[in-house]
This record gives sequence, C-alpha cells and structure tokens, in this order.
Amino acid sequence: MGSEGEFKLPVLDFSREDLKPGTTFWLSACKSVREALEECGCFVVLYYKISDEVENGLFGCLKELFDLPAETKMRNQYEGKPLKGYVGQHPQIPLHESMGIDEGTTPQGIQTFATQMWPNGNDQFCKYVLEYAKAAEELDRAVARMIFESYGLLKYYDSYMGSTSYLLRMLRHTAPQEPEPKLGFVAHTDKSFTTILHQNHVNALEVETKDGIWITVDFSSPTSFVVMAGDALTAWSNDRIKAPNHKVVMRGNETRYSLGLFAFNRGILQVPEELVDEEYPLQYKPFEHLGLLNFTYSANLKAYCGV
Ligand SMILES: O=C(O)CCC(=O)C(=O)O
Ligand SMILES: [Fe+2]
Repeated sequence: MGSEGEFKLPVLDFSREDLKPGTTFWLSACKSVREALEECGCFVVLYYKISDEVENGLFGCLKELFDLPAETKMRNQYEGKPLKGYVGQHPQIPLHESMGIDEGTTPQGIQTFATQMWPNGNDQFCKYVLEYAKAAEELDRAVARMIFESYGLLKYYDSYMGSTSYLLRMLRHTAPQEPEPKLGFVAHTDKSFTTILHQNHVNALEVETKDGIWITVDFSSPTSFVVMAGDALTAWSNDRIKAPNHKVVMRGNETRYSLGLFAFNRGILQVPEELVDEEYPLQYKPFEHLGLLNFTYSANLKAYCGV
C-alpha cells in the first residue's frame, strides 16, 4: 500500500531557470540531485519544457497507439533485444501493456516504429513523441551531468554521454474498475543508468524507501517528471546511489498512460577510482551495460558484476 502524507520524495524545481552549467542555480542543483539520489534513489522534478499542445497531443497519440488491434501492436519487436518489444495480456499483470522504441529520441527511431504500427506512417505521432523525447533527453543529459559534477568527476561525463543511447517505453495501465487496488506492474529496479518518467494525470507509481516503506509518487501535473536511478548508476557510484524498488499499483477507474526514457551505455561502465575509498571499498568490476540488460530479471546486479 502506498502511504500518504508523511513520506514524500524530494521535489526539485528546474522550471524557473535555464539549466546552464556554472550558474549559481546549477551548482545548487548539482548538490540537491546528489542528495536526493543518495537518500531516495529518485526525485520529482518540475520542468516546463513541454507545451500544453505537445502534452495533450502526446497522450492523445498514446491512446490511439494502444487502441490498435493486438496483432498490430505485436509487430513491435526487436530481434534479440530483451525488454524492447510489445508486452501485454500477461496473466500476472493483466492491466499492463507496453511498447518500446529503440533509439527513441531520434526521428529515425520513432519513424521506424510508427511505420510498423501504421503502414502509411503517422505524422502526428512522430511529431509529438519526438518533441516529448527530445525534452526528456535534455533533462536526462542535464541530470547526468549534475551527477558527474556533484562527485567532482565531470572529466568522465563526455565519454559517458558519447556512448549513451536512449530507449523509450510507452505504457498503458487500464483501470481496475473495482474498489481494491490492483498491481499494474511488478516491483523491480530499472537496469538503466538513469530513467526519466512522465505520465498523464493518473498517479500509480509506488517507490520503496530505504526503510521499506512504499510511497505513492505524485507527478500528476503536466510539468512533473520523475528521475530515477537504475542498477548501472548503483554500480557506477559504487553503491552510493541505490536504484529504488518500484511498482505500479492501479486504483479507481481512469486509464493511465506513462513514458519511461531509459539511458543505456553501449560501452563498458566502471566505478571511477575516485569513488573507491575505505568507507566505500570497490563493489563492482567493469561491466558491459547492455550485458546487464540481457542478464537480469532472474538475477541481480551483484551476481552480474559484483567484486
Ligand atoms: O509507469 C511507470 O510510472 C513506471 C514504469 C516502470 O517502472 C518501467 O517501465 O520500468
Ligand atoms: Fe521501472
């Protein structure tokens, strides 16, 4: 059960300022990002980059997408790549459906996906999804830079970003239509470095705190996003930042649409030597990030690349 009131995720306000490295605002934001991630593994961020037109267009297009026949949606497949294709009609989580776009922040990636769904293309879909994905990518890049900078490790940022690619997942959770809350998506940690989440007005995301308390995250406003650490960031940070357990629990009678932008590194990630000391002895060997994606579900990060 999600709890109300007492426990809330940190909320960082990035909406009033242009995110420019070096400004006073930027420096204080670096500190807040690190504190929030070390404390909770995620935070809510206010970010005004998406216009009402794009927001409404985007969720309209997601409805149109998920309203397609199941056999059409099943065309969303990426050979040999797990977690990217269509998921739906799963007996354990019947409310859940999702689809993925590889290279989901590029016009080509989105176009390829759209022509699989609509043989004649869908310009509206491509336009709104691209505008959304670009804004979310910009937010992710800024946050990643803040993370590196907050540990004094900016020198590694360019090489990290140079081999980062983005997977965009679009999700629909239908309403349970019954008084009891119902599981929409099972508890897990993300395998990404960082994840940016956005949703329509229906709250359902629950995050587990360090103390084992599940809190419902309110990011129902069009300007709210969730920034979440994934397992790769846990490893890179040598366990300073813990990827939080989270799940989707549906209540009420409204359909929820959400989007996750997952940052993956195509190369090898390793704990920077600066993050190894007496308090934090080395926990992870260098690892291929995409390998972690193939490896997990049944096993965990420590089993994949623990020292
Ligand atoms: O829909 C959400 O808010 C979260 C989805 C999620 O956790 C995931 O796709 O990994
Ligand atoms: Fe997740």
